[in-house]
Amino acid sequence: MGATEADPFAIFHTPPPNETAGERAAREATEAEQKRVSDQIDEQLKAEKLALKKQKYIVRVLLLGQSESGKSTTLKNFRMKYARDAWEAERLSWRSVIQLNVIRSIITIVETLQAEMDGEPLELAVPGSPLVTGHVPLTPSLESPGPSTFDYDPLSKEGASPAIASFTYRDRAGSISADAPGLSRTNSLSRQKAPLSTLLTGKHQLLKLRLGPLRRVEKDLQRLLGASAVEEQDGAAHAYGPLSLELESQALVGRRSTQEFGVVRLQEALERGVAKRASMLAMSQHGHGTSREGTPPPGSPDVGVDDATEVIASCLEDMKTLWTDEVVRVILRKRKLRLEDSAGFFLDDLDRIAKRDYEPSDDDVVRARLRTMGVQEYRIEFENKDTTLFSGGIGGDAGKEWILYDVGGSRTVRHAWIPYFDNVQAIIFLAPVSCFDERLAEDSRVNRLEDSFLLWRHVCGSKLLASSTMILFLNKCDILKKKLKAGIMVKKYMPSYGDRPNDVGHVVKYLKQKFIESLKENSPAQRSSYFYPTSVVDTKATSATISAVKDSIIRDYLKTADFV
Ligand SMILES: Nc1nc2c(ncn2[C@@H]2O[C@H](COP(=O)(O)OP(=O)(O)OP(=O)(O)O)[C@@H](O)[C@H]2O)c(=O)[nH]1
Ligand SMILES: [Mg+2]
Repeated sequence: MGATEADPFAIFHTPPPNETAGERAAREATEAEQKRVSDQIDEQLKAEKLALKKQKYIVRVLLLGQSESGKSTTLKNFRMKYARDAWEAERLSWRSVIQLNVIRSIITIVETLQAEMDGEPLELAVPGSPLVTGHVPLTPSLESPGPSTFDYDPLSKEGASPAIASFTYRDRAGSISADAPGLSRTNSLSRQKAPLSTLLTGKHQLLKLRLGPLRRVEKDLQRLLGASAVEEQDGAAHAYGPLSLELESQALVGRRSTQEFGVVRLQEALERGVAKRASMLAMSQHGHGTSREGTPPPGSPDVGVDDATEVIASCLEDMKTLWTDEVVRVILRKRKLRLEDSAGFFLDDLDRIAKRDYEPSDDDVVRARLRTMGVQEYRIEFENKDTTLFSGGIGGDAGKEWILYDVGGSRTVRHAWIPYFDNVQAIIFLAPVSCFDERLAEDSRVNRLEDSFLLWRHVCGSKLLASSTMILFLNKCDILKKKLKAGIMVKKYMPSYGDRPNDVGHVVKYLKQKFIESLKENSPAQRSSYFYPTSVVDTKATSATISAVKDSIIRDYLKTADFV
């Protein structure tokens, strides 16, 4: 502390009576320097104390759930609503991801046509035994060992693999095929007897040729983002344990191995993408590249059009022709590819996206798909206007600063979750309820809904998370609605559903009840829990949900936090 009039030690600083002007100036300079250093230390201490206090009052929220359950999409909703500046600043950098999504869809179509031309057989799902019910297993060894020998660990690298008995097919997104009940093909093309490959003409060959440059652009964009291609592999079969729900396996749709792109550190990838793109653009403008000048979008940092955007724009008409071609559609249906329901689907928006001045909208960013491979950490600082809970409450700013952790959901990366289980205020668990008739991409023996249940049970039972608030999003209700409307019967896959009405309201209510029962049975202690039916790609509806979720988490936090 510097000397003041009230300072009892001021006597020690009183200048000597016979001080010369020079001595006085030197003394005052020394005192000023001492005061500066002292003030600096005070500031430092204050900042450290504040940081410590803030650290203590940080709310940690973990997003959990299987792959493609909607964790990253939920996080995007949070950031869009509560970290608007960062969201706006980042939006343009999602263009590369969306372009990559578009190209992947086109290449998937081209490869499917090629498979048809080559007469490749349709992919078969792995045969197994029924999941639960009275059906006779194919091999005695696959019979359920019963509740006492439950050994499935959804957090382990391997996990177990309840087997299924069917030789059916499924698209790369795991969506129901067009041949499912209610979706039968009416197109006369699809009923024709001759091999479909005979309908592929010179036009299709030409399209394939003209769209060839997209393969190079895909590689360029992948490099730009530092994204790795992830090919899902079927896991090995293991013993399967008791099941929380009866799930009938017979008509599960099969799953092709998928190729997706993923990144370990998303934010770095996006930043790197923008920086590299700018430097490539600069090079191209100095005559080292193939880019052409274009009209810069308003507010865009680009002054021209980069190579990837240029190639995509020049392929617009061919991409549209391919996507809208009747023969192509029939072949996609035959090969059970419903791109419309798959992650990162943008082919209906080509006119807007394959443009030289394309800038992603909020909705585009929310729908863009890049698989999470590492653990992503995002900070959000809530403001007083975001909730009434902060005003005048104990703890001052407590509860305002959050860290949201987004993890990869596939089985091979779940072991990385555990270190983040410490000191977590809340879990937001994403369970896609539309996937009652789907299997895991990483293990086609496992029903996706089953995997979600087992994972939920495991998370609820974790002692490390015993006091964490549990929030469940029964997600992808929009897709569930579509499937039920198409006539797909839940009871066919889940006999325990019985004769309840086959509509979204009843299905969601039934599943919610199952999740609640599991929470009660497995939680080590009493805890707060909240359940929401969601479609997190619907940003408007999700905005209201996350606002309620935020208030619940803060309220629980303020109730339990130690402010002493
Ligand atoms: N129609 C629909 N699509 C959804 C919904 N939630 C997520 N999606 C889509 O599903 C895909 C996967 O969502 P993500 O949020 O990336 O899934 P994730 O849980 O982060 O997956 P990993 O990173 O692999 O663990 C994306 O293309 C989303 O746009 C939903 O409620 N409805
Ligand atoms: Mg993710």
